[in-house]
Amino acid sequence: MDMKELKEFTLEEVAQHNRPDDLWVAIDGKVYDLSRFKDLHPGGISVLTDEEVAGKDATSSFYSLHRHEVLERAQYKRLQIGTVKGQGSVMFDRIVGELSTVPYAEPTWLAPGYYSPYFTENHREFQRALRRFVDEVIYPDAQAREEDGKRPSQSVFDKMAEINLHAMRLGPGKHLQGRVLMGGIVKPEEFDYFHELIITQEIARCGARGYGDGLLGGKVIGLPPVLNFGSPELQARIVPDVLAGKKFICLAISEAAAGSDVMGLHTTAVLSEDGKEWIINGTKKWITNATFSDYFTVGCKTEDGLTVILVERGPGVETRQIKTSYSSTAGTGYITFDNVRVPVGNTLGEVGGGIFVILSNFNHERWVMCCSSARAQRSVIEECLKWATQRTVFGKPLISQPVIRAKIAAMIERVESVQSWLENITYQMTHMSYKKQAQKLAGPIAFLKSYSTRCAQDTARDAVQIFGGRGITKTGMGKFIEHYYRTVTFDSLLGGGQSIPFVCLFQEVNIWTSTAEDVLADLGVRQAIRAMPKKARL
Ligand code: HEM
Repeated sequence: MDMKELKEFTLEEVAQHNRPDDLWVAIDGKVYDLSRFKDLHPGGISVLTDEEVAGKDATSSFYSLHRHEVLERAQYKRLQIGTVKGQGSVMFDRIVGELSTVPYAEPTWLAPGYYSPYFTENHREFQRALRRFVDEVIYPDAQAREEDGKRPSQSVFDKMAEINLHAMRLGPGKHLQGRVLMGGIVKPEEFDYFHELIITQEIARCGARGYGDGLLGGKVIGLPPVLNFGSPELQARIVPDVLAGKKFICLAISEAAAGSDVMGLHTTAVLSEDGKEWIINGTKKWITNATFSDYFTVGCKTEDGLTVILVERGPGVETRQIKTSYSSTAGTGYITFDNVRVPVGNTLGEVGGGIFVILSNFNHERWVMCCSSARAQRSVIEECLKWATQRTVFGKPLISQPVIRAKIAAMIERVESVQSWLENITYQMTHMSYKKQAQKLAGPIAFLKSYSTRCAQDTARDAVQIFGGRGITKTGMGKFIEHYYRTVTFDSLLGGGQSIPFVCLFQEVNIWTSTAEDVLADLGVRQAIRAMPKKARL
């Protein structure tokens, strides 16, 4: 309804309508006629006809039980018949494009009145533009697709391509050359890991883990091997369409039997008699974006060891969805290759040198996961702070309970330490070549990922305790907490372990237990021990 058409009512006038067949309430300065809606109300009739609610200002009771977004839905907006005289509407939740004013809901560098040694004015301008883009384009699609389980909408991929977001998500590098990034806000040669951190963290604010991976997480890990090890012809054929969001690619390494134990893979690639083609047979499991990918970066067992080959969807390639704890939006799939013929020109890197192709991207992948884990933890804190202050129990706000405050304190301590460490590592990355990063940062990134994902799981558990039954309910007040708790372990399991002995570490990760974090932490210690001065003594 147009605000101009809305009548003004005094609270005394609202109070006249306190019967089941003539039922008004005031919520946040707005007057609603619930006479007919009461029969459809998901919370039932009796709560609305209660003498504390019918004909009263029910703002506090409403926000104790509903998210603000309920009032924003078109079907409920129609229930509003007027406004309360002399009262404005003051409640708000997420404001498109704006920073949150809830304490600790933004990292320090974005919080008013605080400073950062790392982020420049260009990073800030980039963040502002990106936040608006995510809020306007990505967030609504994320919420809708989490509901219906379909992959992210093509219109979103197209809009991301317009600002070259697909390319930027791969980090700084040659693939950015000649592209106009974010409408020209950042030049390709100036784009650094802090810009990339901003991208990952802004997208993580959507609070939709399956959608986040569906938003071409497969490309983030599947395309770098093509960019770094593919022939110029292959790159010319594959890369432009993928970075335009028209074609999709995923990384297909793990298998049901061998898991992420890459040296024990069963998928085979055998050369054809004329030596011009690989003939590939085998299966892959838990492959992000597989169900809708056109290209597959596949780890295969060849005569000389492990070889990575780019396979195109075609005869002999079948994918089917795997049901995981998060939504099917991610396109997680099982793949079968049945006598698939691939030109040898699709080989990525050396024949038998697949392990280097696979390992080359691991630090970056893990760092990306730390970025998103840190940001998701922060969103949980915002949810908890809002809930604990708007929820009334035993006549008092929930936040007045010391045990609740203690849990929130622990959450804040964790997220601030993760973000600070992350920014430090990101700064190191901006000053190091890719090779140097592998030497110097494999350990620190492993520690950070291990620490960050452990913090995330503690925060998920605490958040569920704060939300109570709502923390395990898929709709309503606790829906983001329920989703977070259900999907938080993905971060600790994916991007698992790497090192010597590589195989052994992966077997541990692959048993899908919480040891993934210990494995990574152990990798960090091994790296430190390798750097120990031989003659150092107590
Ligand atoms: C414009 C007015 C209202 C609308 C549009 C509305 C709408 C809704 C919706 C959509 C739900 C389901 C929420 C979910 O997804 O879990 C719900 C639940 C509920 N509503 Fe309302 N409601 C309104 C006013 C009220 C008022 C004034 C009260 C009384 C205090 C109330 C009490 C409840 C209760 C007790 C539930 C169940 C909550 C739960 O399962 O945790 N509602 N309402």
